Amino acid sequence: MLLNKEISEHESSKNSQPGTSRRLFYLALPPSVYPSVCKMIRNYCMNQSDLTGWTRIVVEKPFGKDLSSAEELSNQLGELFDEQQLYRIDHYLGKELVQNLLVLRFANRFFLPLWNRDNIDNIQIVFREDFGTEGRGGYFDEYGIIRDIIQNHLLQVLCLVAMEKPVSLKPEHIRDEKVKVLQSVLPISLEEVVLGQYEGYKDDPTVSDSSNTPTFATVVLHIHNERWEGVPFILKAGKALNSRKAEIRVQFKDVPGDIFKCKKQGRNEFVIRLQPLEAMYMKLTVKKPGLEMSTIQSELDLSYGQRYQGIAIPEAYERLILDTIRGDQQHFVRRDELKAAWEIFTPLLHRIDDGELKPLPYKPGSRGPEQADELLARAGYVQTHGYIWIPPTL
Ligand SMILES: NC(=O)C1=CN([C@@H]2O[C@H](COP(=O)(O)OP(=O)(O)OC[C@H]3O[C@@H](n4cnc5c(N)ncnc54)[C@H](OP(=O)(O)O)[C@@H]3O)[C@@H](O)[C@H]2O)C=CC1
Ligand SMILES: O=C1O[C@H](COP(=O)(O)O)[C@@H](O)[C@H](O)[C@H]1O
Repeated sequence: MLLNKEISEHESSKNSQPGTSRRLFYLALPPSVYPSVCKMIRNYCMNQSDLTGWTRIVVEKPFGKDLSSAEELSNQLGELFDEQQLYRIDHYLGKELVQNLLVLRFANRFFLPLWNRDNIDNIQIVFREDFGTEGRGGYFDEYGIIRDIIQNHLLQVLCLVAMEKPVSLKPEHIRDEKVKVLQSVLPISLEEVVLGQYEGYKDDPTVSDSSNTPTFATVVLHIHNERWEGVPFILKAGKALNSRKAEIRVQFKDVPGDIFKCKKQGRNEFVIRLQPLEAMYMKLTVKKPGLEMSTIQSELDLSYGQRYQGIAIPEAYERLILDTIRGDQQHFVRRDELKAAWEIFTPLLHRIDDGELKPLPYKPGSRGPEQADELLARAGYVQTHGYIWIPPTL
């Protein structure tokens, strides 16, 4: 009631359009307190019924710990608010190059005929951080890298990479297509999972000495549909690694009837680097400039810093908060999307929680466990050797 009084006073002092009441509540809280906080908002702090306006609730992850806890939370919030009032935020959906995915795929003739199992061999979606869980060990140890990064951020990116063209850009049309992709993901096979935990993780006093929590994971997903049958989607995430980046790497199949021995150079790859330094580049084979007819791997490069000089790329949260004010739910996770995402990972997470699967140790500052690169190779990824990128000079 006190909060409502404060808000009402603020509204009457600030409202440029008297009579409107627009209330946005941003909850970054442990999920256990979401229901009680939301109940109080529902009972005492809604926009005033005699005035026009709205009340919206932004909910930060974690949205539960597994399928049943997420569904329970969804039911509790669903009793208090309509889906149109709930904004489940995933900040990866606010990143410039993630938002670019739909444009890239559906506004460019180049990609339309190539984006399928006939041409693409495998796709990696990668998150790497070069620092550990410093200061967040207590939270992280309860969740682990799959819940922290893969089940939400990387899976959302996968949806945008793999989904069919939506009927329109209306949020519900886009979210309908994302749900279909998630529902087409096959159960995860344990042979296609590598878990790791960096050495020294348990030195954090807030982490249990017997912690089985992965700080690194590579998980291969398969989408059972006409476009993607047989194409592995390799989701990799890790903390305390040797570099920081998030990228999507689409590796194409070898050229059939190759007369140039291109295989030696490496396959065509299309890389979308989400961060740092947003860029998209296509690794392709060209004639090595000179008198000989030999080939070399080169690139078509769109580096945002160079191409869009002087344009500030907004922060993910800046964009998403603006969307909540505008009432645009396109970049927010719908309830059925969340359920489908938990359905994919819950069986694996339960096996990890039960101690059935053990993370492999890796050195901080390394690439993570070697077994992850072996899994990558088994999934079909062919690493390029000898490709040297020379950054252009202005
Ligand atoms: N516009 C730009 O800024 C451009 C920059 N470049 C830069 O050029 C460099 C080379 O580019 P690129 O070939 O695309 O990228 P990398 O050589 O960094 O990585 C290519 C792939 O090989 C994997 N890999 C790397 N090391 C190993 C290893 N030891 N064993 C097994 N797999 C491995 C990587 O995995 P993982 O992802 O896990 O590391 C990734 O999947 C990069 O630094 C890139 O940033 C290139 C073109 C344009
Ligand atoms: O949600 C999270 O994301 C951050 C990484 O975000 P980024 O925008 O810097 O890629 C990660 O460090 C954190 O563990 C996780 O909870």
